[in-house]
Amino acid sequence: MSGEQSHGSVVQVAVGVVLDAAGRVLVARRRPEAHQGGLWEFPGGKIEAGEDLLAALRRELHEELGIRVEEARHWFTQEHRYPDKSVALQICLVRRFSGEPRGLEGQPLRWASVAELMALSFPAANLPIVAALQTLSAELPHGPA
Ligand SMILES: Nc1nc2c([nH]c(=O)n2[C@H]2C[C@H](O)[C@@H](COP(=O)(O)OP(=O)(O)OP(=O)(O)O)O2)c(=O)[nH]1
Repeated sequence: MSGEQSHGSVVQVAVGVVLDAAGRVLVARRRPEAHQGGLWEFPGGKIEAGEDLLAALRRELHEELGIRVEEARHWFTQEHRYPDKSVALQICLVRRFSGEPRGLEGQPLRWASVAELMALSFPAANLPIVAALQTLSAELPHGPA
């Protein structure tokens, strides 16, 4: 059993809510055999020991999507306990990046409006993120659509 799955530990995850100029959000489909496989996710991955959150975010988004994050900030933390592990999703808003996102690990990608996100299947931990995006898009005239 790996350390992350040992009883009581919480896996820290850097999660990027990547927005385009139209306020759409980038989502990727998790590979079928992964934890929460087959569901849509916001790109990101586990923070390594001793790694800074934004450094982890930049690393993961470069590895998975080939983009360079240019402006990002921590938005909020979403903790969730799955039957098999507990995660703390460190949600970051990515407002500026360079490069065109590609699914470098073979994962399907799509840009979705906040309304379109509602129709996708996400891991349970993500539902408060989708709700927060709805609130954000209602508050900000130029925020997510
Ligand atoms: N990246 C990401 N992970 C999420 C989301 N929602 C959610 O519950 N998770 C969970 C699933 C996993 O248990 C964990 C992220 O781990 P991961 O498997 O993506 O991490 P990783 O890229 O380091 O992958 P690996 O080394 O295990 O292959 O967080 C989400 O929106 N994005």
